[in-house]
Amino acid sequence: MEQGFGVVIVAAGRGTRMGTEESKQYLRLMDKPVIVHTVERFQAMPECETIAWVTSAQDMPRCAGWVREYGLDKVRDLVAGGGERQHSVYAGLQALKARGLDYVLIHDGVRPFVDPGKVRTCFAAARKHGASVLAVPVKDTIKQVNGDGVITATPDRRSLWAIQTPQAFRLSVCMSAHEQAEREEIIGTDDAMLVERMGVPVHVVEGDYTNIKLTTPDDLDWAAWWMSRNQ
Ligand SMILES: Nc1ccn([C@@H]2O[C@H](COP(=O)(O)OP(=O)(O)OP(=O)(O)O)[C@@H](O)[C@H]2O)c(=O)n1
Ligand SMILES: C[C@](O)(CO)[C@H](O)COP(=O)(O)O
Repeated sequence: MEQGFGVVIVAAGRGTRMGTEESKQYLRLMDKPVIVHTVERFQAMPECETIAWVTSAQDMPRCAGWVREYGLDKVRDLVAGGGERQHSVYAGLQALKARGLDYVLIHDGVRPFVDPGKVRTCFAAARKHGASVLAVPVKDTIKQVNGDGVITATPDRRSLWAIQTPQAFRLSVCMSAHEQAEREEIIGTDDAMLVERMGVPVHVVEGDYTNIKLTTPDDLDWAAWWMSRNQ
């Protein structure tokens, strides 16, 4: 059988924009923490060989409890994250490096609705090209606006995509990109950005609009509705 992938699932953020007392990755959807839904998606995929779950040091005991409770035996690494998403990803990458896999997928712990078929397509694109991300074409007209609230540009919508996760890479490429960013003190809002900076082409795979990142309170209402619809 062809070698599969390892996945880094980052869930060490505070969820400031969600504004809940409990961090958003631990809020319950259908009586299960969001993060458990996300991990289960990858646990169920035969191509997924190992999972590095990145959490905060203080949340590690309860995450370890869920690993046991829900039988998430592909979680071979529970890793402490860092102050920025990028630092959390890097901690997960280091754990995966020790597992000897060639390909890594990086996924936000708060994107519980990702479709396994799309994950497979993204992985296949990374095997072919070295780097790929799920994304959707933007539906709105996007404007660039200056500090005075005045529009300065209207980019051609046909070239604009909203980037999601998973983001899939040859592990060595992704590690080098993170190490270079660290040296140059660059913080990116996604991992592809760091790989792009190295001049490596990152291929876009069209995903689903339903692969949302739970970010603000209105996302929770939609998530509860979507889950109940797909029960
Ligand atoms: N230091 C951080 C920051 C973010 N994340 C994770 O990265 C994913 C996407 O980040 P985002 O939605 O921005 O999460 P938060 O940083 O938690 O949210 P906010 O920016 O609203 O505080 C989340 O699963 C989050 O837990 C992480 O592992 N470590
Ligand atoms: C990686 C990402 O999911 C791409 O949309 C996103 O950048 C994560 O965090 P953000 O803080 O919402 O930018």
